[in-house]
Amino acid sequence: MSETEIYKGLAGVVVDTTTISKVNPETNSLLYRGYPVQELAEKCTFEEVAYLLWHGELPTAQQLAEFETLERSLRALDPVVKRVIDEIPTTAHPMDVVRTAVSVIGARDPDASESTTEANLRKSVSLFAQLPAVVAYDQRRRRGEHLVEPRDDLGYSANFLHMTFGDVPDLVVVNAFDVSMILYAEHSFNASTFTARVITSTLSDLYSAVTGAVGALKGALHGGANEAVMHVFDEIGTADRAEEWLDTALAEKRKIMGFGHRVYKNGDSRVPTMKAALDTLVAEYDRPELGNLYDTLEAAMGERKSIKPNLDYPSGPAYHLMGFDTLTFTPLFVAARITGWTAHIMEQLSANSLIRPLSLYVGPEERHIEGGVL
Ligand SMILES: CC(=O)SCCNC(=O)CCNC(=O)[C@H](O)C(C)(C)COP(=O)(O)OP(=O)(O)OC[C@H]1O[C@@H](n2cnc3c(N)ncnc32)[C@H](O)[C@@H]1OP(=O)(O)O
Ligand SMILES: O=C([O-])CC(=O)C(=O)O
Repeated sequence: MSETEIYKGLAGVVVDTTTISKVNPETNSLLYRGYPVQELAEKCTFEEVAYLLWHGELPTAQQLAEFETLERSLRALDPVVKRVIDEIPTTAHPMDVVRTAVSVIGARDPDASESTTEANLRKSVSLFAQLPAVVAYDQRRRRGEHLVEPRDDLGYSANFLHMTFGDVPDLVVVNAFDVSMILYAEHSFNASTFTARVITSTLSDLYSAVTGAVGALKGALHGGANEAVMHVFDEIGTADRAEEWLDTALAEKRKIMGFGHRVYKNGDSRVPTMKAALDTLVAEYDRPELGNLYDTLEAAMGERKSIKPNLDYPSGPAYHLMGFDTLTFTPLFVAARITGWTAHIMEQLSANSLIRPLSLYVGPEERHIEGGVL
């Protein structure tokens, strides 16, 4: 690559190899460690997928039992983290709370700077286990509700919902939530994962890399889009208003949240699986009008721009139907993506090279201060 070629937004640039996931826009497929994500969503739990992403292989029955026991033992919200969260005004976005919580958890870990794979695996499992408590508690305190303690007789997703809502919903809801976690878990060199890898490449610690990744995920062009989709649905209201709303938004050159993707130009491989999960929720909660709005906006966007939905489009309304507040949607993405981020942090460290691209300087030519020193 010559110094003067510019790849704005690094579009199309291959910066490293990875063995964690393969995004293939030609075949519209996504593999985690070789397994199609649709197959994982159908046959595995999120715990099994997390193990796969970290270790490269699905767990045996014994490995899974050991992993589940460990994860369940780490679920409770650290009282110090709770106190810090309580100090954060509810005017702050929940992503700011998650970012702060990760930072506090890191600052309280005496081995934060230890960077062996073993140490990073321990930190990864610990964050994976603790994030649901952070996300659930933050939503509850905003509603004036008390902390709900975790239950160690429940799987990851059932417990997450229990800590958020105080009870375990129907299996259909738990399954849809688990599927969303699996689909959100990993997606190669997306902006937040790349952020984590950049930070790791300086030999900074895992918590710093995850804190930075949370910041990158917050933006509306990335993870923040699942929240933004729900704002769009609220703005439109009902399906009969969708076309008019879209024409106005496009005339105003607005980006339609939940549509388009940097890599997939012909549809996101994860959308059909998440849409099927959304359909089960629309039936469960008897909310056909939400399904109609979804379909109408998707069809109108297809007709006008030939741009297809990304994963955030079905996830937003799915989380809404489950009862999550709209501002909590992107923190749910964090709880899932912690698996992919940390797998990438460990991979980056295993063959590290400082990430430091070049820029083409287009500022003023060399110049000098007139006159003497004042
Ligand atoms: C899980 C995830 O993070 S998935 C991404 C979630 N983000 C969103 O849903 C936000 C909305 N989408 C977008 O802003 C974009 O599609 C992105 C940022 C995701 C990808 O963008 P890029 O690959 O940079 O494509 P780019 O923005 O250059 O778009 C190409 C063309 O399609 C248009 N386009 C792309 N997405 C959209 C959209 N959502 N709404 C309207 N127009 C769009 C662009 O305006 C551009 O048109 P032009 O060539 O006439 O200028
Ligand atoms: O890959 C991307 O650019 C964004 C995305 O879909 C993800 O991170 O899941």
